[in-house]
Amino acid sequence: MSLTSEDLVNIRRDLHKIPELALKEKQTHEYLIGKINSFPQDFLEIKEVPELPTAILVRVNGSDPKRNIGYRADMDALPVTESNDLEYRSQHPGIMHACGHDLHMTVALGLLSYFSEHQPKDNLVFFFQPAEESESGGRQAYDLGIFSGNFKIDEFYGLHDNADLATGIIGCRNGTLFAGTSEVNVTIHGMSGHAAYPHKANDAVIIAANFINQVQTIISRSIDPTKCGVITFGKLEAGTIRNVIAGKARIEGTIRGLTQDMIEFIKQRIVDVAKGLELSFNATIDVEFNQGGYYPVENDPDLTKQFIDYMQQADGVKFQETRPAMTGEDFGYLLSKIPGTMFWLGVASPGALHSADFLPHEEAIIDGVNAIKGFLEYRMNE
Ligand SMILES: CC(=O)N[C@@H](CCC[C@H](N)C(=O)O)C(=O)O
Repeated sequence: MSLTSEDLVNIRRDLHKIPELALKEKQTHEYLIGKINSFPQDFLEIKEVPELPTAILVRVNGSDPKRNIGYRADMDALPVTESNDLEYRSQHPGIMHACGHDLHMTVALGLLSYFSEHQPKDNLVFFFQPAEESESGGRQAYDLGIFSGNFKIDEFYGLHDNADLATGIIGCRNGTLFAGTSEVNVTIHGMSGHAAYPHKANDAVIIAANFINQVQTIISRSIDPTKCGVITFGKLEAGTIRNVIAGKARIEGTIRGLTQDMIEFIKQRIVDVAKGLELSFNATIDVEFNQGGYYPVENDPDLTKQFIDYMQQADGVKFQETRPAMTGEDFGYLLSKIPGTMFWLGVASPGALHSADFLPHEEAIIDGVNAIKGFLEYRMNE
């Protein structure tokens, strides 16, 4: 029998207890394989990927296939210490499913369980993807050529949970859904020295402070206010003790734009600011960018129109058109290669995505499974 709503909640809680960082999703992989093996196997074919060992592909053979429809769920968690006092809280210290990938995987298992018992018309390919938060697992998978042969995908769908949407709402838009992002790493080389003799040192903390302030003026002074750009530095490290001037500082951040042009513009301005500060502080500043697969998420016009049309009229589905978001997703890379649609599932969390108190409403899981199942069946009859 297909997984019930209660089964799905239990699965999500099991996965919530074992969060793992990008490319280390070993326990998660084992758990998923165990569940997938417990479904009827008549229509299923599982493919493991030695080069990306935590990834899983599962094909459901269709009865009269016209196409292979892909569905992707990401698997990794974040280095966040959970603050929720839950019976099923994270058992891995300092790591948490703070972006809801536990719920994404559960929805995918719900769909897979259903279609393992109700043979679809088209072939379905489920992709359990490692490393969405960093390391571009989607891009790695595509570039390894894993979507080939029986696992070729003609159109791709995937969801992200949304803390601000009411529970169970499906949100989507045609065009750009998510921003493109690039990681930025900055290393400042000054000169360390005694706290009492600043004139004999070159204080990397002061240079870092200037760098961060000046870079934020790119957003406020260099970008057309009607366009969108974000620069966030989430990590700053410098020094060892209060009375030694730091000779080195390291800043790690992320930049975001709704177009690739905007990302390129912000990158160039960051390099300009670094060059200016090198001159004014007589220091060396190394700047590295890494965009990986985090391209803007561009929904395919035709498929997304069909998706939205379906969700707007389907019984029991609550749909809301959403604005573009500045979150990033390496599903953007996959959609740059294969047409498809990314969409939101509302989970009404009191805490934001990526925060220690992120707490999605689990009723969203069954709502998501039912809405997507309905859409896939409708799409297969097109
Ligand atoms: C949905 C979500 O939160 N995704 C992440 C993707 C991170 C991309 C990359 N590692 C970066 O930090 O730029 C996000 O932070 O938006």
